[in-house]
Amino acid sequence: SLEDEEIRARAYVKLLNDKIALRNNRETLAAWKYASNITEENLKEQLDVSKESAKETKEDWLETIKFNWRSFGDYDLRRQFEKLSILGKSALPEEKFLKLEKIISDMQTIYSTAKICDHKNKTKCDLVLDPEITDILANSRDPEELKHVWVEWRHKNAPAKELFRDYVKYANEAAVLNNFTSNTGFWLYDYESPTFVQDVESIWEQLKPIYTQLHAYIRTKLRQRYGDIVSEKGPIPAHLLGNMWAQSWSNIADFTLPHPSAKRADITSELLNQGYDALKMFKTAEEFFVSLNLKKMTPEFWERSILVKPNDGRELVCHASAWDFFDKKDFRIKQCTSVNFEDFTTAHHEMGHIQYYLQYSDQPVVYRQGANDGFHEAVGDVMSLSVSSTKHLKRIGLIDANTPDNDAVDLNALFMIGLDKIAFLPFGYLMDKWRWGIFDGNITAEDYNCKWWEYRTSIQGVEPPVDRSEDDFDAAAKYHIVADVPYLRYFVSFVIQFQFHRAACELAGEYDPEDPTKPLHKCDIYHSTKAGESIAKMLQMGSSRPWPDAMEVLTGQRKMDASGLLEYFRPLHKWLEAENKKNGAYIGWESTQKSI
Ligand SMILES: C=C(C[SeH])C(=O)N1CCC[C@H]1C(=O)O
Ligand SMILES: [Zn+2]
Repeated sequence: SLEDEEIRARAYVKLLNDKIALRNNRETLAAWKYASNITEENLKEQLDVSKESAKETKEDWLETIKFNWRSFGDYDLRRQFEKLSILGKSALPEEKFLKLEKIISDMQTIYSTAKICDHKNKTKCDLVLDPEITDILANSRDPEELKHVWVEWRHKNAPAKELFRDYVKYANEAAVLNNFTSNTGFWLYDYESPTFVQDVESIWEQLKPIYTQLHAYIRTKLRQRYGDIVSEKGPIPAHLLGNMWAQSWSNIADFTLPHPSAKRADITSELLNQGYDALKMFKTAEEFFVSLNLKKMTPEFWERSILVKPNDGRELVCHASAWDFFDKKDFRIKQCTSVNFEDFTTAHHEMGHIQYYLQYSDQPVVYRQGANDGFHEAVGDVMSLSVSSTKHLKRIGLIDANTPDNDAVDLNALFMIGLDKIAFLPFGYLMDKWRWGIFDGNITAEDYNCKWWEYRTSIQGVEPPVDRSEDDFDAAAKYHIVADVPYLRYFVSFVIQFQFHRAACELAGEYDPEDPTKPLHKCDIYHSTKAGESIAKMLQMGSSRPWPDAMEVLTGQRKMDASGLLEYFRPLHKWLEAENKKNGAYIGWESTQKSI
């Protein structure tokens, strides 16, 4: 009978989850070994382990789908079987599966080992992205040097184009074997909403005004600094924004602040002056989580993480990442940490992933995921929103407690956060809009680069510093494109993290919509065990319920919406509108004059 089958199914799925945990552990150990030491041998070993894992996964899947799980009465049992009935890449025949795995590894290796020559010293050709090239983009104010590293970095990553074409082919084949129309459907599946793309698009429409105001103001400041290489009404040249992908602009805060005279101490120099190293940055981050009565890191975390770029000459993937080894003890971060505020923020971001892993570690493996992928990216950033507040930086001594706290200082601080959070939004949106277009067949390989720049100019309002052609493949300059990592998660995170922050701040008594002395952007939830308790409850659920149920636990809301972000930046939005009006700044941008 169905009852008997459900009883059998419950026992089956318990054993299967434990089996999957062991398999995931083996796979993750092999993946870690390769990502932290890129050698032929480690690649071979990783491919062998994932081949074996795919084989076993498919065998288990054949057993799983024999159950009549769609008719089960028990919601939780049905949900577990639904998730276990999605085979993923393992649906591919072994030889194609291995080809796809190798293509992704090879693209990632090109990116992680790419080196360029120094603009000022043509014989020095060992500059890598992290830290040298990143530091040049952040600190150089020489447009020729910035153009050089921008162009050279893309030149070194263009060879990924042929690999990417095959990646699209095999990824789509795998998706179709999972009964999706294309890889787009497979990537969107866990958002459990047929209108998710429309919801994202309508949120972007609500956020466009504040982005366009910030864009207009920054273009004005860049014209003052760099002159006519920045047009008055066109897109902003992408190499001048302090970041290789123009996705976060906080590195050009020093000459764009609303009140330059009220400039606060540079946090990066404070970190250096106070003798911070990578370990102390992560210990400080951990202390913030523990202050909310969230979990501390495990002994294995401190023993096995890589928090500083190894200097033994090995090649490794430096892009920051957090790892779950599915044994409830072994959790790691791999980050080539520099002592600066950007990496201090990233340390909190990565530790947010570890905190989520810890909180849901008692869930069956099938539920050890974010409620949706945006939740996983939001956890650490919620902490960073408090840590970045002037109040908190004074509490931990990174800003001198005696420095005055006036409106000018306050607006500068809000502006700094806006250069990260507002500037990011169109980039977070267009990254997968471009890939969905490719997976769905609307963008063909002949148009990869011109479509990329069509979206970058029309949606983000940035343009290349030099002409581009289809010999270029500029999307490959970004890690997630070559590493098969979806990106919508970050757009979702940058929206919902303000809903989470607002709820946490209310619980902490730090924000009151009726009390102008407690605006959202001044909130610091440090030591609020009340806020921590609700956050923990949401995180413990993992993906055991649809994400609106998880969001409701912390915020009382069931919908993703822009109200939290707009509330947080309201004072800045008002100031930008007034400032742009005063400057007679052109709002928005005309099409680029560059040939793309
Ligand atoms: C820090 C990580 C690892 Se999950 C990251 O990739 N992030 C964090 C913010 C956006 C995105 C990026 O760097 O592009
Ligand atoms: Zn992340």
